[in-house]
Amino acid sequence: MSKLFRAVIMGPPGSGKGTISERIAHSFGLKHLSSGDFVRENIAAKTEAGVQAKTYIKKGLLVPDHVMTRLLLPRLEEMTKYSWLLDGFPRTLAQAEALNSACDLDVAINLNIPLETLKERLRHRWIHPPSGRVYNMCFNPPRVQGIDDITGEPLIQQEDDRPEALVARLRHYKDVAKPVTDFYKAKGILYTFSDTETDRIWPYINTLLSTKIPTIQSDARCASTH
Ligand SMILES: Nc1ncnc2c1ncn2[C@@H]1O[C@H](COP(=O)(O)OP(=O)(O)OP(=O)(O)O)[C@@H](O)[C@H]1O
Ligand SMILES: Nc1nc2c(ncn2[C@H]2C[C@H](O)[C@@H](COP(=O)(O)OP(=O)(O)O)O2)c(=O)[nH]1
Repeated sequence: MSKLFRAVIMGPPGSGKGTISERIAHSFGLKHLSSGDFVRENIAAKTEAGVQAKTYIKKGLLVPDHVMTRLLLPRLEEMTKYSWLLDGFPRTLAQAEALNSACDLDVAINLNIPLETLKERLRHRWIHPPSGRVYNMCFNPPRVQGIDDITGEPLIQQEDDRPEALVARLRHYKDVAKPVTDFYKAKGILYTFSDTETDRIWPYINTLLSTKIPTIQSDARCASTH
């Protein structure tokens, strides 16, 4: 059996995690797992964790670690047969440590994008909640304004993309992300990409993963023939 590939992608809100994760999932056939989608599913289903999470999101805060890990780790256990890319988790050192106890990661992608770029992007971000599809009215607009391309359903602006919530989110991100990137740096799996444009970052990520993913799979094939 070929060895599975496990990666996380980190970066502040608006840094392009969702956009780049979709490209990675498409190009390399990995499952794209989004912590934000898991949280929204739980809010919509009014689970206990979802109801708790909603009160924090409204204030532009992170959901507490114990609520997030309770939501997420069981979902990862359902994915043991698949290669995946986890987007939006971990965001704190406690989450990184919980994930580390559950599985070994191959790569941690870190997006480093200037603050002004983030603010501008999020002002224009609209999403289709049932699928998690993300649009930007300038960068990748829907074919019809306000309407999802695939289903024809309406798009919405997320509560936590509104300016009041945004500044608090960005401040909080800076404080909590550094220990997480330090954790992955110490493990030798951190790859940081800095630019204002996703299209300029993407070729470097593509090259990185092209070297990592075939290596893992061919190593595993060798191992299984002996
Ligand atoms: N790993 C996490 N730890 C704590 N809270 C989380 C985590 N993942 C998601 N959340 C909560 O769910 C909300 C929505 O998550 P999601 O990742 O979609 O949105 P986001 O914060 O807009 O991220 P981004 O814009 O970086 O994609 C977050 O703002 C946060 O409150
Ligand atoms: N103008 C511009 N907009 C971009 C670029 N890359 C992504 N975007 C858009 C898509 C979204 O509307 C918004 C945030 O991107 P996202 O992929 O949702 O980021 P993230 O919050 O998951 O990290 O910015 C980019 O390179 N340029």
